[in-house]
Amino acid sequence: MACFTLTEDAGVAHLVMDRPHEMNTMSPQMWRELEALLDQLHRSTSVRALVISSTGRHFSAGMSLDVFKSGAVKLDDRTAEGRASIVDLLADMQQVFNRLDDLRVPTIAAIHGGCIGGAVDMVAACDIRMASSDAFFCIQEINIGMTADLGTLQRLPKLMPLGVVKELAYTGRRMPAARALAVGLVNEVLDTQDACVEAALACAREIAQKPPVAVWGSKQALHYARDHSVKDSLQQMGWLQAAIWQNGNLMEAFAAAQAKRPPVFADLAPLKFFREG
Ligand SMILES: C/C=C/C(=O)SCCNC(=O)CCNC(=O)[C@H](O)C(C)(C)COP(=O)(O)OP(=O)(O)OC[C@H]1O[C@@H](n2cnc3c(N)ncnc32)[C@H](O)[C@@H]1OP(=O)(O)O
Repeated sequence: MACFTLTEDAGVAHLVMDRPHEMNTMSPQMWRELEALLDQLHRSTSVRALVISSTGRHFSAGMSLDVFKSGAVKLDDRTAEGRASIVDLLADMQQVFNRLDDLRVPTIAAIHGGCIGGAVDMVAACDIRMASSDAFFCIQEINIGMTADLGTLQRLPKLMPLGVVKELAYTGRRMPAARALAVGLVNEVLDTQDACVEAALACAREIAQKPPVAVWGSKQALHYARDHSVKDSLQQMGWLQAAIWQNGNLMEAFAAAQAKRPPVFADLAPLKFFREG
């Protein structure tokens, strides 16, 4: 059975983690499916925003503990080859969340219940997070004898105060939705899971009405600025703007405002060059 369902409506894709009985744990199959679906979404010309949510009691219980118990990862192999294989394995998993971070369109996570371990890595790679009031976040890795390794420690400090990240990373405490809102990890807290998903979809629909290339440009500029100095980022902004500024979109926005109708902007171009599909 598939780990995800993916639907699309009016430019908004909705990816649902759909293994409620397994608490949407991250199994090898889940990683393979997620990688393929993100590739598909990245190459889509019609998708303009993505919402990620899940079913069941918890958003996700993180990495499937069965993976650790099964011995599939040879943690005790002290040879250089054994250590190198762990580096490769982590890079493989990290690049799935890098792909989420780099997705051409904005991503919104709608989080309910527990968001644990690998799930924190996942939502940290999304552009926007919304939560229901029952949501909580836990850097669970420390509680099971390891250091978080798929983006939490690298991305969370860009999203919330470093001291709070350190507190959660060192203690493995659960941070409730209200505190996540107070520290800026989530944009909004809604009363119920349904309301949270609806708020995320409404935000995605709003984004989908905007000119896709300008939205893409905003994401590119924000991510570049996140990882570089203000001076370098402003210089990059000039080049980026010179490359993507479209008179057609400006004119369409003005014309639509005057005619009191929604603007109609062209989709993103296909990314097919050396791929089928
Ligand atoms: C690179 C990424 C690394 C990581 O992600 S490290 C983190 C790995 N994940 C965990 O350690 C999860 C820890 N689990 C929890 O914190 C809690 O559990 C939950 C908040 C997820 C759920 O709590 P509640 O609703 O009270 O349910 P329950 O009774 O604790 O769990 C029900 C059953 O689910 C099993 N389970 C929980 N998490 C996992 C998991 N990640 N992989 C496999 N099984 C899991 C439990 O052991 C138990 O099982 P049984 O009913 O047989 O006692």
